[in-house]
Amino acid sequence: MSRLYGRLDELRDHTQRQLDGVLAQGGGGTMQNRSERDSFAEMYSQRLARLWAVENGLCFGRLDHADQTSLYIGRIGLSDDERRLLIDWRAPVAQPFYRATPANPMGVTRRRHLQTKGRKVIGIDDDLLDLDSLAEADRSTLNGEAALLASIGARRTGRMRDIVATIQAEQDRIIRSGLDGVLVVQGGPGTGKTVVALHRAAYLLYTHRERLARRGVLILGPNPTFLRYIGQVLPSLGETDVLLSTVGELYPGVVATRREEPHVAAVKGDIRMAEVIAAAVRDRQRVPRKPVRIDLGGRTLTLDVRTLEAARNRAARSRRAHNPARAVFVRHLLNALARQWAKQLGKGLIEEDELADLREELRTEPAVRTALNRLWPYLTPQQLLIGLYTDDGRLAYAARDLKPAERELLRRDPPRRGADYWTESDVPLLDEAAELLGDIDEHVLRAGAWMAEEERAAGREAERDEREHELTYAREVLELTGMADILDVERFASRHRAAEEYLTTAERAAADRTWAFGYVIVDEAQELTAMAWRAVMRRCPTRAMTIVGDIAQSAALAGPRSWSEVLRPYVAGRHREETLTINYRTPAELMETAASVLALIDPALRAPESVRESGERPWAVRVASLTDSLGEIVKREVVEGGRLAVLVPDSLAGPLGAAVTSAVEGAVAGPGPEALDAPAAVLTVADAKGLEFDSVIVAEPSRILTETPRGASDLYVALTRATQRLGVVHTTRLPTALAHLTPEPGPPGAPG
Ligand SMILES: Nc1ncnc2c1ncn2[C@@H]1O[C@H](COP(=O)(O)OP(=O)(O)OP(=O)(O)O)[C@@H](O)[C@H]1O
Repeated sequence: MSRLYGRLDELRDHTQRQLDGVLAQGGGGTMQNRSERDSFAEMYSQRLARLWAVENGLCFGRLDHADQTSLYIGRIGLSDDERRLLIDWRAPVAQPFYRATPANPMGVTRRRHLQTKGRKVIGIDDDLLDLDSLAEADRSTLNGEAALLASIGARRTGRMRDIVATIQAEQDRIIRSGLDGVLVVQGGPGTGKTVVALHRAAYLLYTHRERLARRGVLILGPNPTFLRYIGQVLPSLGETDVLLSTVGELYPGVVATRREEPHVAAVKGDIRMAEVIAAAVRDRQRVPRKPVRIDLGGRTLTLDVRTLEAARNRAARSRRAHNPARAVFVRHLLNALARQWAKQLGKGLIEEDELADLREELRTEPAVRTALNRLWPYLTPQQLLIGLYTDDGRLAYAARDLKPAERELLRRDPPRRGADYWTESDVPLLDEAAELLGDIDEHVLRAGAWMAEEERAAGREAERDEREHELTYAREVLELTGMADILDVERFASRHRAAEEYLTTAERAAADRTWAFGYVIVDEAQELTAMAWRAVMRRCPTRAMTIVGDIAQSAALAGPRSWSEVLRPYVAGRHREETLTINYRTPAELMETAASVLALIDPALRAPESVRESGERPWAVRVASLTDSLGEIVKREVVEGGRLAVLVPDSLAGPLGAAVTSAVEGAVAGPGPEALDAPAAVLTVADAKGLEFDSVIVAEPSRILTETPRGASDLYVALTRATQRLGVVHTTRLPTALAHLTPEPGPPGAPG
């Protein structure tokens, strides 16, 4: 161990010296000198960050082979002048560490798991794989799961940890599956879908670094709290350049913070919205059925219907998006107007350059500009959507294939200054609109005349948020990589924004709506709507993707019934599917309860098998009033230690959040960064998606079950978040699926 850490220290010192050398050269020289220096500085600091990230658990395993050779397995590869000291867990020769079994030992006689604390080995756990060479006494030590059980039984910290030391064979197969094509990983709760997807990203970046470093990797998760929860896994594996995002964050410049009502989200997510958006754009290209007169102060020019239609048809035939096609439309009309004007001036046949002069004169004429803007306006996606939501006429035209009640659900008031307007389900629609509208000329953008003041204010606000976000990110990276003392947060953040070439691939990708990623991973993929899938697929034209999720956990109203149904429009029949079957999170006693709720979703579904028992049965307590009693119950449970979540129906989130936070010190209500660090957090099921806690209390399960059309899925998700203990607190009768729970003596006043 000391040789490995000695080598690590040497490499760090060396890289630090290289970085210092580059930084000492200062900012002078030609553009090219500077740019080269910046790329070296970037490269050395990334390498340094990687070397710091592997400090803990640098080496976690050893393989002893039948030919008496041994290999040490760790987070990175290390060699000195003479030999390989440590093998990166992702290298092909490390594979037997995860896959060898007594039946197929892959040349390995012993697999050793090393538990370390700091730089010391504190425990060893051996798998003997060569049955023939085992003495009878040794055979009883076949406890390959000791390291695994120690890891999954450990208290949770509020952040997901990497599992390099204990990846299981079925997971390893998925992690190392080839890069190309769409891989779907279906698995019940706690089967490691998320953690496997993250290790897959690290594996692919290691194996295909060239290709992926250039185009980047995108990981999509269900909400910002979840992204924070998983945010440390890749850096701890030495990979920092991956973009983690929610669907709501996919559209640069839009902060989608408003919550959406489920029925509205269902309409906005429906595939029919693609046609609604397309029709909304066409609506803005319709020409009037009456001639348009343009008054030029004493002189009147007229655009008749035939000319207008001809201009529109020519623009449509150009096959350009709406904004770029405007140039074609405008040129046609300006020509017509110029000719008409020449005629009025008494000129017969005129030369092209004379016509061009007239055209230019007309172009700057305010009355002409106003008329043209009205006929074919420049539009941002935001303007198009606001125009659609707020105008009954436009809605009736574009959404004529929707039912009147569905149209009504789309109806909104115009944005008010300072109030959040966009929701996560608007983002795929904005993206769809952006595709159809195309870019607006830079000089028009600068003129800014067409842009509403509200929008510019929103833009400035988004910029401020972005800056905040950058600082937090920089702080986290520096703390995590142990570089906080070396680089200043502001400087680190500004280095990333000062110029294009300073940006990492992930940062450049985040700022560019049309970026095509080299690889995309979608987590909790059952939550994506049809419109969201379109936006995601646009970002991955090569379809090199991993999609992980659990159809049974879908909360969406029109959630998918199968992965084939989801993927048919994009890779009809050409995806590969893997299933994870073992639950590493939830003990068997809790899973039994969850399984009866799973049967409500579909009796044919099987819950994954738990890898362990906790010895603690889930309990239930009936109380007269949740707001009066929940605080006390949570307080008692918090004493048990670990992190606790109280999962509540949406409709009770306010009062129960208040009840618990006032009774329990340090408790927080609602999602957000604090929810992961607090001893107790009150969350709705949607906010707890993908997360896990040592202990979970589910409040009023019958309401969770009936409150939404996919209530059974919500309750199933809620019951499968705990790693140790589960309790249910209720005022009304328990749903039949939970009727078997062990009653607990309730607090005073409980009806029993
Ligand atoms: N091989 C492993 N070694 C150690 N821990 C593991 C292993 N596989 C999974 N785990 C742990 O099991 C827990 C569940 O994993 P994860 O969150 O990835 O599951 P999931 O399938 O995404 O669950 P859900 O669908 O409920 O969100 C995590 O704490 C994870 O670290």
